[in-house]
Amino acid sequence: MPFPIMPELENPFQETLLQRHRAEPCTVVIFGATGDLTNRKLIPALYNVAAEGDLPPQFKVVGFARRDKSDDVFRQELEEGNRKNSRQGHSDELWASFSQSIHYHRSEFEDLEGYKALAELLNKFDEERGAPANRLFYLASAPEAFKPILEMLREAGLSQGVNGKWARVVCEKPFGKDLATARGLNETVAGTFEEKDTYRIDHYLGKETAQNIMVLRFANALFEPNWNSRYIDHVQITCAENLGMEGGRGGYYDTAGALRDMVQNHLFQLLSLVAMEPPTDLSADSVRDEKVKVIRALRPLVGPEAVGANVIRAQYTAGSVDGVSRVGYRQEDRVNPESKTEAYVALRLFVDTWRWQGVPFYIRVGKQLPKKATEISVHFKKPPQVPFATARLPGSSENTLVIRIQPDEGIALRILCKQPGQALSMQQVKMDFRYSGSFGKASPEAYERLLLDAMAGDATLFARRDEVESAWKFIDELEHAWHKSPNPPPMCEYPAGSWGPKEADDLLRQDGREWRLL
Ligand SMILES: NC(=O)C1=CN([C@@H]2O[C@H](COP(=O)(O)OP(=O)(O)OC[C@H]3O[C@@H](n4cnc5c(N)ncnc54)[C@H](OP(=O)(O)O)[C@@H]3O)[C@@H](O)[C@H]2O)C=CC1
Ligand SMILES: O=C1O[C@H](COP(=O)(O)O)[C@@H](O)[C@H](O)[C@H]1O
Repeated sequence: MPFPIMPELENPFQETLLQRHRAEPCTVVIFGATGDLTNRKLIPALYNVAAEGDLPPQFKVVGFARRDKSDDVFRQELEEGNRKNSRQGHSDELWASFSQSIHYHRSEFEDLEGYKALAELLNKFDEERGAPANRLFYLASAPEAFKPILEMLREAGLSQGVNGKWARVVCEKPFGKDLATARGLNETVAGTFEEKDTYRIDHYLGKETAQNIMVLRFANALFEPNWNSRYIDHVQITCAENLGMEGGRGGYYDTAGALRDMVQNHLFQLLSLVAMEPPTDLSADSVRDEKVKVIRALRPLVGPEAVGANVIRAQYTAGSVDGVSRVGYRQEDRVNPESKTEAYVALRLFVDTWRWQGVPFYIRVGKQLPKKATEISVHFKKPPQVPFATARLPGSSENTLVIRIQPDEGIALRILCKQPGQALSMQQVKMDFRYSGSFGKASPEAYERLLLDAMAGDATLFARRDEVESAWKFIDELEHAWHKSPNPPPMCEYPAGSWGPKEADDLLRQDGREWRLL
């Protein structure tokens, strides 16, 4: 059975509607194709796109890595990964036809001859198709390899589309480790691909719930007029993980830390979506223009005093998560026993715009917390007075809008209600919308959406150069205060399995607030 492909469209109206997400026929070349990301995320994402019938016609994947193996062995390895990781399960029949589009190409990243051979292979596919194809180069390698790969692609003449076809590049994270390295990387990319052909992945933007933030805000008359400092008291963004440094991640993580690994990219993207002004249209640049303004408007935190007062960093000590005992951060595999890298960070930020004057945005992210959950909660101000003289407001009485990014994707609104009975007492209740119940099918994985968008030429959900650099500019000051100042703010501690250090609770307590219980 051939795997389903997107049907040709006949109706021009349908054409307009689908235009933005119509993946164009192409060959995807994955650099680092025998790695964990390809096995766990990229191939299962493409397989699920195939299962949905959304792959473009004449689609091919070429995996590029240095170990010697045949197409068949490569396909078998990927099949195992797909069985474990495919969102919609694995069908032998579908895999048999889908996997025929996958090929393996052995080469070192630094070897020009390997790229010339790749060019020959791509030309051979073009001949078989009877026409040249578009090319999507996916850099799923360690970031140090981006430069040689890009230079070799240019040298081998692969970075230009032929005969009116496009050539695009997708760059995995991390995109640099500070402003200087991100700028350097941007220069290298710009020397090979135009910005319009450059797709910097931030997989949080591919999550359905993150995409829904703009719709929730700008398509609902109920929320849009209230989305400002007049009605909103504060916003919290929490990204909790119940894992530590499994799978050898400690080596990379210990060079990055929570701030670089999660805040600079994913959490700043969520913050931008919550705080941005409405874009004038839905083009990639209009949306990204508004998002970058939020990052530029972040009140800078400069010097150890300002950083110490607004940012808490911490490492976990030994503890237990879900009843399983865990070692402390410094005892993790591939982590320096004297590491000064944070596995948790909490921040109090201000977005200095008209809309957000005086509204704190509290962000926290950490490893080895009690559960995996990412959510945004918008806490509304209390009404000026409660007109029930005899009634007492319960402790937690603010209206809260909770956007659950993952898991159990959905939106909940907490409101006050009168408890049934004669006495007038009030209680918070929850109005709850769940994706699983309302849409009757699971949302696509972030990588499915992002791969399709890159094939369709829609960069809305990818980070633009100025967004990345503005975020690093802000983050660099914090890293500087922690690692280069003579009197750095302390590294706090929390037991694995707890909700973080007590200093992070104090950060909100000083403002008369507390973290929402997840
Ligand atoms: N894994 C994940 O869940 C995530 C990963 N990322 C990012 O994706 C990127 C890849 O990560 P991951 O898949 O985990 O990395 P891995 O270490 O698992 O894979 C590295 C890949 O690069 C290849 N490679 C390394 N050196 C060379 C070389 N000199 N020439 C040719 N091939 C080479 C390896 O090939 P060979 O096997 O032949 O040695 C392998 O295919 C990183 O930037 C990472 O930060 C981002 C988000 C999540
Ligand atoms: O980019 C990263 O994200 C993951 C968390 O992603 P999620 O989709 O599972 O929430 C994080 O574990 C990792 O450290 C980071 O590099």
